[in-house]
Amino acid sequence: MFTEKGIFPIGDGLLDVDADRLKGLLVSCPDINEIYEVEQTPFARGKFAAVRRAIHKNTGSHFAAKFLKRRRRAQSSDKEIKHEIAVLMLCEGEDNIVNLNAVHETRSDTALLLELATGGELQTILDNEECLTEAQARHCMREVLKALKFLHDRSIAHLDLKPQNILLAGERIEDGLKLCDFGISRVVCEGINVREMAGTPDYVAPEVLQYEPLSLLTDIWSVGVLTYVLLSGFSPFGGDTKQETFLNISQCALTFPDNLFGGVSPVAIDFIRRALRIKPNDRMNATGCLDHIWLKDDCSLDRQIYLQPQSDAEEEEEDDDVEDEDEEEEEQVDVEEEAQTAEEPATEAPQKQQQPVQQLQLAKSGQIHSKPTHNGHHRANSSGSISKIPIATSKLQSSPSSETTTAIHTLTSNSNGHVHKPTQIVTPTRRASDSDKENTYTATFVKKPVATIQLGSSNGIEDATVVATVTLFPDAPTTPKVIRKTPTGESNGSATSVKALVKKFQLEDSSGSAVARRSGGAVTSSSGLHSPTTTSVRMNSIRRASEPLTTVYKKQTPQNGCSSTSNPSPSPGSSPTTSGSTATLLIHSQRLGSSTAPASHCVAAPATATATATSSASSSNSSNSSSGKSTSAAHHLHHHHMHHHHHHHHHHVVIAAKNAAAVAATNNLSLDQAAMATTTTTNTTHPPPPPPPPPPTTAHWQKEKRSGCESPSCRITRWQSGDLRSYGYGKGSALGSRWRWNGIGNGNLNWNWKWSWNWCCSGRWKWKWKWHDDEDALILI
Ligand SMILES: Nc1ncnc2c1ncn2[C@@H]1O[C@H](COP(=O)(O)OP(=O)(O)OP(=O)(O)O)[C@@H](O)[C@H]1O
Repeated sequence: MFTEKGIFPIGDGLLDVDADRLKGLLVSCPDINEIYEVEQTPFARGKFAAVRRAIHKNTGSHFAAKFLKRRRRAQSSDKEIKHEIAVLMLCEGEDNIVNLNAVHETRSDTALLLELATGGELQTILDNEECLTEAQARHCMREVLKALKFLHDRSIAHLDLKPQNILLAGERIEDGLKLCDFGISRVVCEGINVREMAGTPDYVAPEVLQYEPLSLLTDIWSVGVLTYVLLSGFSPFGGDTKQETFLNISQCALTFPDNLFGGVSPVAIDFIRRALRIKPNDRMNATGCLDHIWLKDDCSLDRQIYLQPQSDAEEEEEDDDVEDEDEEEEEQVDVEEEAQTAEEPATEAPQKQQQPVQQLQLAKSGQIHSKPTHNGHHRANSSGSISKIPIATSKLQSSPSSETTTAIHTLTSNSNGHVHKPTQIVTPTRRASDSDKENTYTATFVKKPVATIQLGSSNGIEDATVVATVTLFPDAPTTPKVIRKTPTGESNGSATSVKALVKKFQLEDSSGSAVARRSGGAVTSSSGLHSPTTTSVRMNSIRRASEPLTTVYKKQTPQNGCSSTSNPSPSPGSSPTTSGSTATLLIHSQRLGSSTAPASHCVAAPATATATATSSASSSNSSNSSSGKSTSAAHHLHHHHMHHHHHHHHHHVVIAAKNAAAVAATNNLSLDQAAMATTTTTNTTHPPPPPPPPPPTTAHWQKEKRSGCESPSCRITRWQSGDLRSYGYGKGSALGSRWRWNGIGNGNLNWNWKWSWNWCCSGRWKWKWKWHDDEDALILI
């Protein structure tokens, strides 16, 4: 099988390389620094690797020195390192695979001196460009498949194909691509049975989830996902949680929404379909992929046959030049925030567990092999991950659409070291209205990569309990640039993700046809920033389209407070500006609450709100026998919530509202602006901030954009969100991105974007936008 001398399989899909063969590569000098000038700071990190630039002192050649720890989790990792070396040796000379030039061993590390791919990861291109042109995607896939074919011809499956492991040889995609990271590659051929839970959630094949034997065709699944991602910027299966993603994968819930694939050729879609088949044998193989008409057709990059849809003219943004540094700074802040919020629920999750809950320890993280990237997605590891997955029993799931369970076979063990049998994980993906059922999930708050899972109970949502907060795949990057997005699926009623359901409801809601359609619409709201815990508050009326679903706060003194007397909700006839403004004002003073009144986030009259929700719900869903029960539960909860959390902050809010109103009146400002002026900038003499800047239209994968400056005194202090329609933003696709705004539906922009203004030391207002749908999503089931 291996014509290469000195390289041989040793079982479990691993290869070894004999000493003789290795000698040719080993750097004999004990101190690597004598031969190479190795940069101190790694430019990239993997799970077990730090990658540093190294310059050969004699030749001046640049390399990527991948330092691998020789001990991982108190065990020698020499076998795995040798395997990686062996695979790289086998691939010597292949253009589309990074070349291994030398190996240097110290007592603690092995350094692989790899050909340096100077252009960085393909993921970075996706981060910046959102997606590629079809011609670029074809080019990429050709290169990747050439590398794969080379590997597959040698019976090696890469098993971790994703944009983070595809590197650019030069600045542009056209300069060539190089496949890297053979850490979890395996030899797969007759007689060698490799089953592993490995890979990156968005890209893993169904057989990996089913713990069935892996094969070369496992890579082809990832080829399909990768192609989809390159062409659309979205993962075909990415859910809000890993579990949801797994479910989507195992069902192969594949759609090609028009707003993502409108300009993509049918042959490209055919290519993806032929790669994404549940049964491995139904997929094309690597040769078949290269022979597929999409790739075989010899068309050069500049002859772009299939044009992407015309994108809208993009608006100039001020101070673009400072953006890059800003983003870096903000990424860091985010990671810290993330770490805080991720840890919080662990300490405060209720101890009480009313329903039987199986717990299963997460797959040993060593078996889940993926890496944090250097572009800001390294969240899981910094979050103090909790590696328990609560499993809800599913006996009472009765609605047809709730049969959305998936068996995930994992190499797991619980804390006693006992190995579990494959376990059924209930994923609450399609649940809609049975919050009254025993042992069912009622709501999930997603703060990637942490999922808070709660159980409902027979007593209704009042007794719903946050069972636990889990980090799924604690070692995995969240592959944040890919999010499931299936607008077409939503519109025909076959929404497959919870978020899709939310959006569907919002659309119905704002079209006036189904206000508060669902009873017991349990909403968990938790930014984790305001209160030290992930709290769950269930509101019995659905959120109005004009109301933000959640608002993220920096750590600050709670300002919650709201009552019917303090509610400055405008009259029904008030202008859009006023209504948006009021909402914003109240968002800042109260994080959680609900009302059927579009302008208010306070519960002006909880009984009314509840009644409205209930009647709509029971008329729209007669099978929901316990709507009354959940209503009273919610009612009770509301009171509870108000009394215990809001009441003592009441005065604060009234004062803030009054101040804002006064400022608005004297300065001829909207209440939004006035609220900002009074709440964020009370000590300064500068003018109040202008209305929100135009929403960002480019680089949507960047979480944030701003025109700020580096001075610490000019750091963002507060995020604003509000109904952007008040400011004339919100015409769906007319505003830049072909999908971001589209997906939002009826101009409900406030959920997705926030902005902040900061008075800059330069004497002007600086703005900043933040996309927060990825970060904080309220999931309504
Ligand atoms: N030859 C190279 N040239 C440039 N960058 C590289 C090279 N090799 C690796 N990198 C960078 O380092 C990152 C980590 O490398 P790699 O994926 O090989 O590490 P790893 O620890 O095996 O990762 P993982 O955690 O996914 O297993 C890559 O994603 C890439 O950004």
